[in-house]
Amino acid sequence: MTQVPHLIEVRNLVKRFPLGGGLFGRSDKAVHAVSDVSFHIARGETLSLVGESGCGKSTVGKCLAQLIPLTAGEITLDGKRIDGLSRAQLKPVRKRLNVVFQDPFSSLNPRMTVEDLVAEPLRSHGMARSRSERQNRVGDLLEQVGLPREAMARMPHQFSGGQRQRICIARALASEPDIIICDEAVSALDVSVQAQIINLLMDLQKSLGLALLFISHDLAVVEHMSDRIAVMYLGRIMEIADRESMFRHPRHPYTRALLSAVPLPDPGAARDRVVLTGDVPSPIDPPSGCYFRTRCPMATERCASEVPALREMAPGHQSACHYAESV
Ligand SMILES: Nc1ncnc2c1ncn2[C@@H]1O[C@H](COP(=O)(O)OP(=O)(O)OP(=O)(O)O)[C@@H](O)[C@H]1O
Repeated sequence: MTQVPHLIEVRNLVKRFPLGGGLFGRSDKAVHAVSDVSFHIARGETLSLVGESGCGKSTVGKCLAQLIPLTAGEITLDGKRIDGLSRAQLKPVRKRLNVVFQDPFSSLNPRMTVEDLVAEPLRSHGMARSRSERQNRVGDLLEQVGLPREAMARMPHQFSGGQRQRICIARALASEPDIIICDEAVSALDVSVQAQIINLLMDLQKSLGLALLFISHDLAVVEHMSDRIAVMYLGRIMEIADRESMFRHPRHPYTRALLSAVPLPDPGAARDRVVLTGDVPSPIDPPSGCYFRTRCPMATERCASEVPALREMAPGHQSACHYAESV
């Protein structure tokens, strides 16, 4: 029996940014932004990608959205390669896969009305051809994200940050995509507004059967909305698991450290605090073996010589630690 491919499959993704300099402006050095990253996203599923700033989350999102070329690896959508396509070949892919970025202030052209902003993808994909059809659809989309239809006549600066992010979401929904990549989409918002936008995304996901790749540096933010979580460190996935398994029984010392910093809902509850010492090493010259070893309380000589593979510790729960059994 042939296996049905997942909506998204990322295999052995590598992204390096070559550095200038050296003789003739060339250099062999590069920023190792993403190293050998593999994961899948099922239809209607939320996968969250978490880790500290600079660990390569956005780069994964940009590679997935085909905004930057891959150095190596492959990405498929419903089993078909989407990396390395021409502009024209990418057009139908862009209809199915959209991105919402962190900053709702710079993502919206300040000189366009909300109607034009939300209708732009409809026009570009030849979806609602007449003006009245487009207006109807824009009105429906605005209502879907919790804004009044009348908002279409206004300009982006007339809205708050949370409302602008709703406009960005309406725009991302316009082409009826299968997946939306939310790159730190709530990070610039106040905590109460963050919760509203997360609830909106969860509602939309349920009602539309959308898949989400939710990128965030904050484990507390992703806890409630994720089906699965992948933890990244210095361009590699350290651990990937379903939400419950990840929070209940983390199998990587880095995840344990991240989780120990997440405030517990019950202030009386105890959790061992794991404080990481030292800085994240430079992605230009990452450590040998396990990238986390220079800050890991469990590191041994083996960790300096052998890159730990992601190993299955429980169904669907993989950890890239030689000592995952003892974490
Ligand atoms: N265009 C670029 N040229 C050179 N280096 C880059 C480029 N884009 C990203 N990087 C580097 O790649 C690494 C990964 O960056 P990335 O933005 O993907 O991390 P991130 O986890 O999303 O962090 P943040 O949340 O701060 O954006 C970082 O070291 C960053 O400086």
